[in-house]
Amino acid sequence: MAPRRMQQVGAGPSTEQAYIYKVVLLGSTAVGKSSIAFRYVKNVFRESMPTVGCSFFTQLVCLETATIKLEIWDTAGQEKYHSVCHLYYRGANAALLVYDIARKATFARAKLWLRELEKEFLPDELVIVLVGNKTDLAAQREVTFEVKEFAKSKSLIYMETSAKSNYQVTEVFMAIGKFQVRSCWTDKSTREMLRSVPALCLVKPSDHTKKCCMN
Ligand SMILES: Nc1nc2c(ncn2[C@@H]2O[C@H](COP(=O)(O)OP(=O)(O)OP(=O)(O)O)[C@@H](O)[C@H]2O)c(=O)[nH]1
Repeated sequence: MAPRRMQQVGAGPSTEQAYIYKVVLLGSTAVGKSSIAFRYVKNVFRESMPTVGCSFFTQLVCLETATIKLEIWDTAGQEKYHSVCHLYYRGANAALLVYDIARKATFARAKLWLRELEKEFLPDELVIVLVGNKTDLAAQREVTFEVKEFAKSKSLIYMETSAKSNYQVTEVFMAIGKFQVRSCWTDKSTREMLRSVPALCLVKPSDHTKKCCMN
């Protein structure tokens, strides 16, 4: 899905390019979707109530050559909201499939979400990041090496995070921005900007990038 283009956002110069990316968070209840969004947008971690329907956040990411506005849609993981979730991921540019590394059943659920997205989106239409949250609970880890193999087989970006200890949360969103920008823009200044983005844990990045560039 191509990002929407804005006239201007923020206080940057009027010549600045600006794009809107819709990012949707999907996954079982209590895996930490809201906590990831809160950590990224407000840099706080607090006990949160289960989401009702969907929560919405925005975040401006100012890069050297462009400003990206991320629209972050945090969906409710409780089963009773499943039937309405498609309303929230419609038109998305990226999806975070979140599971809890200490609860194997949540990884199985993330796989089901992936199947649903595969039915709704063309292969190169959506950037999908598989996110194993709660790495601070390493002693209770139930999801191990199999996830890496799975991500590789599906050419997904795969990262682990802890919203609690603020581990790699920003990096997940940077990965999306980096991937989208790489797919859409090929000018020299953008390539220079991308070199300054920190290295990220991408599974098969070259394959995935190639597929996106064919669009
Ligand atoms: N230890 C630990 N707990 C976390 C982490 N992230 C979230 N939690 C806790 O997990 C519980 C659920 O977090 P939420 O962010 O509400 O989960 P959610 O996926 O948004 O849940 P729904 O809104 O029901 O879909 C809360 O008690 C959080 O404090 C983390 O990285 N580490």
